[in-house]
Amino acid sequence: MKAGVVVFPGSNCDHDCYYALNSILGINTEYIWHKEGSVKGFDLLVLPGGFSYGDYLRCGAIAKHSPVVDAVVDFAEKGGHVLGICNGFQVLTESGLLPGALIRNKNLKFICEYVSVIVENAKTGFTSYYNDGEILNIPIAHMDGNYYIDEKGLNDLLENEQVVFRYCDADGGISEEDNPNGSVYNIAGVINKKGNIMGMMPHPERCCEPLLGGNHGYYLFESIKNFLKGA
Ligand SMILES: NC(=O)CC[C@H](N)C(=O)O
Repeated sequence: MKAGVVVFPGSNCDHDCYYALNSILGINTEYIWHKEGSVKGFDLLVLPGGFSYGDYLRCGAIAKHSPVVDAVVDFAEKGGHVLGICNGFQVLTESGLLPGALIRNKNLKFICEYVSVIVENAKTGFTSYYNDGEILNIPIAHMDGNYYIDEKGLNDLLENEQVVFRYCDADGGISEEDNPNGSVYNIAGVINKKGNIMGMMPHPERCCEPLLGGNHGYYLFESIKNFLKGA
């Protein structure tokens, strides 16, 4: 199995993702510069967090036009596995690979803190090492993490079990108070219908080992590694 971490000008979690995949999980991993037109040979693509193109226009809106994104779309449409974290999630919604949009946090501020999220769907290839209803302690760091989707879109997500993570309190209770950025339905992460493209605002790569302050993110990468182990 080979993983690729896509690097845009302004990515800043690319090294963290590389470290998590390569050094902690032992997955053969390479960086993929945004000018690459091909992602041949990779089994997993990770679009990391950061500020691609300075977040000008809208987060992810310029990155969407990078040559590599055409290759990512092609890879994903053929069933390849893609994980977008934070700015990566923003790129995936801007590219139309995931439904919804990430808009400005409700308090109009950058939020950098640990939050609790509940696992809504542990049956995906990205989350199988968790249990449904498990509560994760995981960092967020964003300005535009307020997930918006209209009512019909939300119903589709719910019908197809595409909501993967929701913001909650430490006991799994869900209310507006525990919604750090104002996301519809407290959504912190979604997956596409086919189950091969996932986006999430929290940063699993920043909590992959106790030395980093927690390891709840480790199991996400372990899930993917196990899911793609034959690749
Ligand atoms: N950590 C990140 O990826 C930041 C995402 C994005 N640039 C924002 O501030 O919303």
